[in-house]
Amino acid sequence: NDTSMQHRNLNHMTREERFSEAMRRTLYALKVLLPREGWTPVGPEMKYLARAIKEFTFIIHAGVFIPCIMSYGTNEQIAKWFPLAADFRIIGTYAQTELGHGSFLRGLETIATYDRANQEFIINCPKITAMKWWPGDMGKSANHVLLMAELVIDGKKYGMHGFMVQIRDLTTHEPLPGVTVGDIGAKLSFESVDNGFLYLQNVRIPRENLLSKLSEVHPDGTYIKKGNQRLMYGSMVRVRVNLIAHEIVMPLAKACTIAVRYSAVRRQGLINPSKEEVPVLDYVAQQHKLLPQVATVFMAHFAAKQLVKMHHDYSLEVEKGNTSQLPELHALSAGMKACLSEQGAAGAEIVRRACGGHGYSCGSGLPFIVNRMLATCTYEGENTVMQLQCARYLIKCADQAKKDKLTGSVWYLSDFSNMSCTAQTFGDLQEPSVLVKLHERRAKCAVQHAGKKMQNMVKNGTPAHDAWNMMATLLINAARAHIMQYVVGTSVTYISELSCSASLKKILTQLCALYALHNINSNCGDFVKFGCLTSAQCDLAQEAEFNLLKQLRPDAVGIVDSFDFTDDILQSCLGAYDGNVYERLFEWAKQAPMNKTEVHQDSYQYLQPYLHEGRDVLEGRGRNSKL
Ligand SMILES: CCCCC/C=C\C/C=C\C/C=C\C/C=C\C/C=C\CCC(=O)SCCNC(=O)CCNC(=O)[C@H](O)C(C)(C)COP(=O)(O)OP(=O)(O)OC[C@H]1O[C@@H](n2cnc3c(N)ncnc32)[C@H](O)[C@@H]1OP(=O)(O)O
Ligand SMILES: Cc1cc2nc3c(=O)[nH]c(=O)nc-3n(C[C@H](O)[C@H](O)[C@H](O)COP(=O)(O)OP(=O)(O)OC[C@H]3O[C@@H](n4cnc5c(N)ncnc54)[C@H](O)[C@@H]3O)c2cc1C
Repeated sequence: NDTSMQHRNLNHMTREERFSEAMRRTLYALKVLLPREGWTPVGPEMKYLARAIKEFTFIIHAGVFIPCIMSYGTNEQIAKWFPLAADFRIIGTYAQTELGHGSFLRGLETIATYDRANQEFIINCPKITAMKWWPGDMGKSANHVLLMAELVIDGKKYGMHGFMVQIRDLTTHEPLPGVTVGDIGAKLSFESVDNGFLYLQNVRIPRENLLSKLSEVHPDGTYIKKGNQRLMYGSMVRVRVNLIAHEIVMPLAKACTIAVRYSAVRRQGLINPSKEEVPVLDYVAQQHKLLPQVATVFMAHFAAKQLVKMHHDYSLEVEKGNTSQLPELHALSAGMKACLSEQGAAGAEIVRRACGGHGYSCGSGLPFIVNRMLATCTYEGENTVMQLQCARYLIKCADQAKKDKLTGSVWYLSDFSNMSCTAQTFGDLQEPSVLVKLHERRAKCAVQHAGKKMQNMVKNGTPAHDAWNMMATLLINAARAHIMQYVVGTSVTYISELSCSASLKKILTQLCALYALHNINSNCGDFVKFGCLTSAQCDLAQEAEFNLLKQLRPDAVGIVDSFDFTDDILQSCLGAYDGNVYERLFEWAKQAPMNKTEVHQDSYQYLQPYLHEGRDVLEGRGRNSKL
């Protein structure tokens, strides 16, 4: 109800206006709405922030920079920088990606050279490709960066380390000496975020600015390693875990709310020629587009909750010095981020397209969501690279499964029980336990298939790295299969353990079965190739999915209403709760800057001469009066 937080009509703003408006809203939200003493908003404020996140800036400051201080800083460094960052007295970003490198971190070129005489690090970008490029909040907002750079002492390289570097004056906000910084220009989305470039030349920082939880440099230049160096990649694991809820589940839920509500209102065409026009949601084709995406919201939400819990448990273990769970967590978080962002971004576009022409209007709120979700496939680990990281772990586990009983998310790789499917009816294929088994078997076969192909190539003399490269597509498929079995398995468990009404559990069970069956029907080649299903059982799987669409149709609007988005958060003429689509679209269009005058003077100057000429022609005068 606070008018300062009401969304302005963002679609009718320039990029710079949106950047300023996002900054105003963010600081107002954080400075006014949240208790000043802490950074961990709870209750309705956090729920609001999480839902309104799309129009906030400083997400990297909040979601990456601050958590990195906690992960990589010593207690003294945390005590120094956390309060400043939490209170926005310093604004930071995570500066890792460079113009020339993003995925291959060992190729990063920014150098931090230790100057023993002055006990300082000298930061340099030796060439244009070393320039930091993309970090959010860096172009115009941040006055500090957590710079990921190659540490060099006496000519020896020690790998990527994190350095706290001030880039702008805290009073004037001007760039400091040796700092060239700015915005990288218009992007597909994130209009309100100043993703930036940063060129550092001979910038000096104190030795104490090396974040030293995992390693440190003594005044005399001695390098001390203090922990598992893979923890240096830990911030990326945490962000991958966190962004699933915020940047995949939440936006997809918004898109589904808009598309399902609109499909219940939009009447177009006839099913029974003797009846009236139907809501497009009555078309099975429309249900087949929308309802599996609604199911994806729930299943991704349940799986993400499990991953967050796993990350929390792992973090407690790391505090005790136990990093044994890191490989599995890295593989799972990389795979989940890649596969769910792929599914989510594709799903948002499917539901946008299901809204016809009005789905192409920014007034629907859908293009904003689709374009923003596309970024999740690239940032925080490009999806292909992440899927291959997941596959690397799976291939290792498949080898280990030949001699050991595996546990955790890969346990099924050492399950050699009979996994053949005995389903005789489509009802059998709606059973959660059957769907879980089918996904486990498909994943196991996909991993073993990729591994076997590579082994055979190596046996025939192909170098292992070439075999890996040539089988990459099979490895990526194995990673997808692994994540799908994880999502289905964790969701079935979560729903079975949920204490809720029988009617709610029935709906959630149906949604889970719909998600699993849609996945089977979209990948039935694998399920048949690996002997998980016969061709006849694939027909039953399709029948089972169609049956669930029919069962869920009556509750479709109620299900998306349960996401509980306000109209202000949705910012959609198609998805508003009152369903007054046409009046809202017309009002929205009339507010467009193009319509502030009846005649658009700027363009009229070009049009006018032709208009006069046209009149002359019509009245028999003018150059070619034959007309
Ligand atoms: C203000 C109001 C807002 C309120 C809301 C508040 C907060 C918001 C909350 C949440 C929002 C969430 C996030 C914010 C939203 C969006 C985020 C926006 C921007 C994203 C920012 C970025 O993009 S940061 C840059 C990301 N970049 C990457 O991810 C780079 C990817 N590349 C790599 O990670 C690596 O290069 C590599 C892993 C691909 C290869 O590394 P390399 O060193 O070559 O390793 P390998 O040889 O392949 O493997 C060696 C070994 O290491 C293991 N390993 C690799 N990575 C990890 C890891 N991360 N952890 C653990 N272990 C790892 C790997 O498995 C190998 O192990 P084995 O040898 O045992 O097999
Ligand atoms: C909206 C947005 C926000 C961002 N915010 C930040 C930020 O705050 N901080 C930050 O540091 N970075 C940020 N980034 C950068 C982001 O992390 C990188 O873009 C990402 O890591 C991918 O790296 P790249 O762009 O160099 O692509 P590349 O790695 O060059 O990938 C290009 C293509 O090559 C393929 N490829 C690369 N390596 C392999 C491989 N080993 N095997 C097979 N195929 C491969 C990829 O699949 C891809 O198709 C952001 C990016 C975006 C889009």
